[in-house]
Amino acid sequence: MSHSPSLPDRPRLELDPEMSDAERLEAIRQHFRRIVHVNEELEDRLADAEGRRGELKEDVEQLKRENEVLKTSSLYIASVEEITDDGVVIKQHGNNQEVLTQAASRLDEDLRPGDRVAINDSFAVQQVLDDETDSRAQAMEVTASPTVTYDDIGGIDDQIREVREAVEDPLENPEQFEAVGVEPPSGVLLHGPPGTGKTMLAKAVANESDATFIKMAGSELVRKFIGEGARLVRDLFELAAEREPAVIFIDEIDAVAAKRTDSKTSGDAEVQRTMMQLLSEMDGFDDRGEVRIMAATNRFDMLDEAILRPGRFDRLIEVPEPAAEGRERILEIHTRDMNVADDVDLGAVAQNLDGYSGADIASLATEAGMFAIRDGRTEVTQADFEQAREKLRDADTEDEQVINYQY
Ligand SMILES: Nc1ncnc2c1ncn2[C@@H]1O[C@H](COP(=O)(O)OP(=O)(O)OP(=O)(O)O)[C@@H](O)[C@H]1O
Repeated sequence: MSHSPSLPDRPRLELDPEMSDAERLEAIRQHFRRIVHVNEELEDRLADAEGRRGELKEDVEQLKRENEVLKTSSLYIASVEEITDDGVVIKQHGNNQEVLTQAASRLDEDLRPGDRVAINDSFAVQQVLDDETDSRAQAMEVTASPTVTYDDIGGIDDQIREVREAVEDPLENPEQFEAVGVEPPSGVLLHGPPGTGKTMLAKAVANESDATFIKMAGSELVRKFIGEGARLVRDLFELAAEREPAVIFIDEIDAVAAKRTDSKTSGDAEVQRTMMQLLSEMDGFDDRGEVRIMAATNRFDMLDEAILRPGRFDRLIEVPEPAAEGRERILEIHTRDMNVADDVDLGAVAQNLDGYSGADIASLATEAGMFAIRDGRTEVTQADFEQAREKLRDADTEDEQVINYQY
């Protein structure tokens, strides 16, 4: 901050007893002129100072507003230690600071020692959060051994081969990669339209490599509280290290790894922090043993380049919508446990399913079965498949009016 220059000296009137009356008068006149001059100078300064004060006031107002925004959007996490007559004793996560504070009156009844709470900048308790283990368990899906096999996936044989090379081989034969001196890809990113089998592929590779499958949806990582997303990322990698061999699968990775935007809202900053944590976990990944990381997105165009750099998601595999042959294979897979009439030509049905994803074909098969059931039959006919297709097509046209899907 700059200091204002010192004030002009106060003029002094010096009268000598020896002075004549005329001299005294002149001295007083001069003194008067000096005082007027100093007065003018001070008035100028005052005007400047007032102008500056106005500016500073505006700054203060602006900062106050920003502070309010920060206060409302930034909450910190703490645990309730004790409830006393004087207030609530909480311990802040991260720095373990203990504070005696108050809870919003609407929470008085609900608070219990051990609760996880959100506190604001003044440590006042604003909200009681779900149990930590609950929220983590909700965010992550852990399957010790998924049941999906490569045989359950149709129409994407090339992609299966690529995933096996990038994920299964390094998990099963790490020594071979070491002996040859080749680094396996750090992360495998599956990209393509929804419902084409990306999740299935990740599950199947975990199953066939006898690895634990740990799935986290990117949208679950976009948390409201500061540091929570980053913490979940840390937990995710820690859990994988505990359960190795493991396959980490982050679905909808675009939710945390979209290109930076210009907007500076705190939500964006929080997403950035989560992404930074993910990048740093991936960068420190070499020593993590038998853990492979996969991710999937329907919005490849939106991804931040930073996550695609070598050492991160450096193996990209596109999983497209299936072609006619692939569609027939998927239809066979989804009807293999159904009682399909001998004369049904699945190839012909598949020909007519242009633009259908694997998930659409799975629904079509179920829907065809439902037509047979409604009709009181035990065998599914070609006509059932036709009717199912019409029904899905009608539902789809309705959906298209509301969903503006881009890939
Ligand atoms: N290639 C496929 N072969 C067999 N079934 C498939 C295939 N693709 C999708 N399916 C069916 O669709 C369902 C959803 O597929 P999956 O969740 O793997 O798609 P996804 O690509 O991960 O979709 P999203 O991007 O919406 O998460 C599967 O459970 C399966 O029944």
